[in-house]
Amino acid sequence: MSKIYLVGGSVRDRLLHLPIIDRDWVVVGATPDELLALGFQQVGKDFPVFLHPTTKEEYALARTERKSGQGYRGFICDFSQDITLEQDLIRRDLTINAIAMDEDGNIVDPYHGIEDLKLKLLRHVSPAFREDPLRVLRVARFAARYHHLGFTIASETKKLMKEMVSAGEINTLTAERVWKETEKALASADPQVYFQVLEQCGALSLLFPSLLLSNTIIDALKKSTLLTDDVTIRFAVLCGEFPSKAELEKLCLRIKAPNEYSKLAIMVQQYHHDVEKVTQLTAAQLIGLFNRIDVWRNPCHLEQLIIASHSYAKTEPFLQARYLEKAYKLALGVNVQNIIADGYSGKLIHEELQKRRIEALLNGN
Ligand SMILES: Nc1ccn([C@@H]2O[C@H](COP(=O)(O)OP(=O)(O)OP(=O)(O)O)[C@@H](O)[C@H]2O)c(=O)n1
Repeated sequence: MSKIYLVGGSVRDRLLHLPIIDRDWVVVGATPDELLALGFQQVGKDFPVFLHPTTKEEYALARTERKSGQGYRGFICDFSQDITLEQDLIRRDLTINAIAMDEDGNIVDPYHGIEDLKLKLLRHVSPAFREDPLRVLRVARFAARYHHLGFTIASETKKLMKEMVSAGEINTLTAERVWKETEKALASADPQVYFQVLEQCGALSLLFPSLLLSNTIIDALKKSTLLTDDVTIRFAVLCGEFPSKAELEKLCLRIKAPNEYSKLAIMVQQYHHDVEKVTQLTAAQLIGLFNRIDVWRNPCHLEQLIIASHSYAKTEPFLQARYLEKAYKLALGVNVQNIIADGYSGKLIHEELQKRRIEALLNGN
């Protein structure tokens, strides 16, 4: 007789009274053939994971896992019918992620996840935590996600994370998996906590070489979350104090940051200091800045640069924003058609456009 349980994030978030995004189920005492006969669709290649015929939610057969070699690959997976719920739960990462709920709402919590929810502790379930180095990043991400609720990492888990990093286990993660966790962490309410946790366990310099987590960056990253939900801007804020464009480009390549992230990060690293002292720029320098951020073709660049620069500001209001927006509007008011109508052609159009934009700023003040 098989039995079905809700597990993982959906049980955890329900107990935390948080919204539930997706539900994962574990099936105990069934075989793949039984699920296929019920119309489930098998999706897992390595693990027996199935999609429910109507809800399309994920159902996994209870399983045990044993690491058989280095790196992420090389797991020996046992999903025979006699694997118990407790065996399935013990291989999971955190006690708060190892709580199950049956279809009648009864909780099964052999590893005391509910107690840790009350203590607000991120604690690993068992030494099996070590078998997946991605879990170091997951813990950092959960620490960021639940920071506002007061969650911290259990000291024994911190110790284990440090040991995993020292043993070089972090180096086996692919850039894609690291980026996925990082992107999720950037979307949380406290992304700075993710990077601080990685720093504390020694993983930051391995995963993000030459990223310096100064107090300025930590404060700015937190502030960016109050100003925008756009994770590309938050990432740019994180990278804003890189010593050189070349080093930042190197990091972006290495972590395989998608183009829209690296482009914006480089723009912010290059120009946020100009935005901070924008009132000291001449009209020609201001138009130069607009040209370099390609604002004429991408008006959103200005807004993104302003939000990122605002994140570093120590005082409010951020007057530079109004100043720049006004300058942009004035410069935008210059009409190319008028220049052509005045008889300019070829390269001269561009020169005259520059000149008139500068004049517009000078006259607009
Ligand atoms: N490296 C991993 C990934 C997942 N899990 C287990 O699988 C469950 C589901 O994983 P996932 O959907 O990735 O995360 P959630 O915990 O559901 O969190 P989120 O809300 O971010 O989806 C986790 O709760 C955890 O029990 C794990 O032990 N180790």
